[in-house]
Amino acid sequence: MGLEGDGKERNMKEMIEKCGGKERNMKEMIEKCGGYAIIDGGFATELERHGADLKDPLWSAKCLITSPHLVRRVHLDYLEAGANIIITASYQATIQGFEAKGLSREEGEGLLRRSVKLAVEARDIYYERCTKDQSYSKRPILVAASVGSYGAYLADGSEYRGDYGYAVTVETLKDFHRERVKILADSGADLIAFETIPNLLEAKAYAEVLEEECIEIPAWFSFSCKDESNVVSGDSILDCASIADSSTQIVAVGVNCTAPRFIHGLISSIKKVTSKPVLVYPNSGETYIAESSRWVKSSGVAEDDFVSYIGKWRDAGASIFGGCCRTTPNTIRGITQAIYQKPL
Ligand SMILES: C[S+](C)CC[C@H](N)C(=O)O
Ligand SMILES: N[C@@H](CCS)C(=O)O
Ligand SMILES: [Zn+2]
Repeated sequence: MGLEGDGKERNMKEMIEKCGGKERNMKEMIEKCGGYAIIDGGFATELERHGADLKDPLWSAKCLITSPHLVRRVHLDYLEAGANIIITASYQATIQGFEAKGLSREEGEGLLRRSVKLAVEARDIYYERCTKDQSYSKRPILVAASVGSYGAYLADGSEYRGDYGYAVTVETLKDFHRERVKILADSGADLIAFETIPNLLEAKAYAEVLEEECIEIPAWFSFSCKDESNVVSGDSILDCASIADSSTQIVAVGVNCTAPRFIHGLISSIKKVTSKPVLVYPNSGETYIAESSRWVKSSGVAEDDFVSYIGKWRDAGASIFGGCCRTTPNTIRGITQAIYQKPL
């Protein structure tokens, strides 16, 4: 008992030390990039702009099967636009979703690994360009393995509601996510991006999986929000960000796929409960109609307007910026210029 206890304590201590290192590494990476880092933009909607048909329960993950070359190309387009962090096409890639398509478990696992491989290949190609072409300057680039929510797998827009019903518990969600997280953590990615998290329950499930599986790469938590104070389920952003703050494996926390007009207030709230770097990658402000996989104008903002918010978000305390659905490499180019070249 004593020995087992000592061992566990040692493991926990080692993990906390390692995790402390991860937080330092993320902060160092941001420092190396000049105090700010740039994420890519909407990945799936950019695939669509190039003609991909995402009307499918797998959404963008379908392209891992049908058009891996296009996935690699879109990653490269975002690197050309200035991104320091590219997010893999695994948002809606789940073993359960692939099995529902008739693929074997092994094939599903292979596709998860492929999502990371394609992003790593894009980074290699980009670095090759940096070596050959004087007009490029090499900068830090991380590959973030996307984990979309259980609601994303449901393919009915649930990630914008966060209401899974009483039958879905933290254990259900842990069982759902565990294998995918382990595979992605071991695939060559630099970090895991838990994205478009719609409720507190799922944030708790992710934090527990990270700890129980001693996941060795760092992760970020990014929530989808319905206003300036709450994630889409109605849970408070303060509670959600606090879960992220208490996990030593989380190196950044923030908001994505949320209308630009809510971002400023959300940053201020998140800053109240954590000193971890805050990331924001809002969508265009349009509304997604899941039944027809279409986007409709609500209070959508033009790309120029989107980029004009960056200075305010930086002043509010965010340090990692990008775009989500319906933003494009142009948006990211605008953010890159706003951060590094033009006075804000
Ligand atoms: C972030 S939403 C636009 C992703 C797509 C959704 N899960 C669906 O399958 O319709
Ligand atoms: N990284 C995903 C997020 C969807 S909300 C994408 O851009 O497709
Ligand atoms: Zn999105």
